[in-house]
Amino acid sequence: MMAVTLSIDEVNKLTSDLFIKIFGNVVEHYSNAAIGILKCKPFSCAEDISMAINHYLDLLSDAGMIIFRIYCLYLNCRRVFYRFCIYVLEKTKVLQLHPDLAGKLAEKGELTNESVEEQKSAGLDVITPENKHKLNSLNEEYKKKFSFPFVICARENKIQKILSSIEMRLHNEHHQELSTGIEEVKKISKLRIYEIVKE
Ligand SMILES: NC(=O)N[C@H]1NC(=O)NC1=O
Repeated sequence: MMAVTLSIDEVNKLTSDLFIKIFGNVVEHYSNAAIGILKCKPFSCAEDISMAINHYLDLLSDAGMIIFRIYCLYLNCRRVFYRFCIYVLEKTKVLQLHPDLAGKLAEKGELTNESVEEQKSAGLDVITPENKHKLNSLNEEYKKKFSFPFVICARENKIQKILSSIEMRLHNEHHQELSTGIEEVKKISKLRIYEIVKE
């Protein structure tokens, strides 16, 4: 994302190209969300943009999931179900575009600027080796179970809360985590929008 701050009037005057450049990463690596809310212009405030993003995310497909899930359970084949999620379901894709917290991309310095700041604010840049090892193995366990990474709004949490949340959420069912993960994406996106739009 381009790092700028704008008033809501300035946002409403942006060309579509610039709007997508500036808001293209309010959902991590998913500029389709910014493209999808262009039609909602003019916005009345930052909250209005955030609500449009939330609405866009809510409408993403996970259609057919329940029926397909029952079918896969009937076949006793979880793997088929998860593969289906990977290729067909857009909410799953949104979650998969998020980097692991304190993961390989962070180690290689390949996070987006927004993610760097968010992970820093949770103290993940100064994580102890023990906590890093714990978080990395919980992340792997989580991905193995759900086929998408554990997503949480890092700006609203610190390391101990992140560790206890992942441990707790690992017990959830797939549909619960899909929904919880998307709710966390909405929180992340809202804070990113508020970084751009200043009243
Ligand atoms: N995995 C995950 O939650 N990633 C993120 N969370 C956040 O606040 N920024 C991220 O990149």
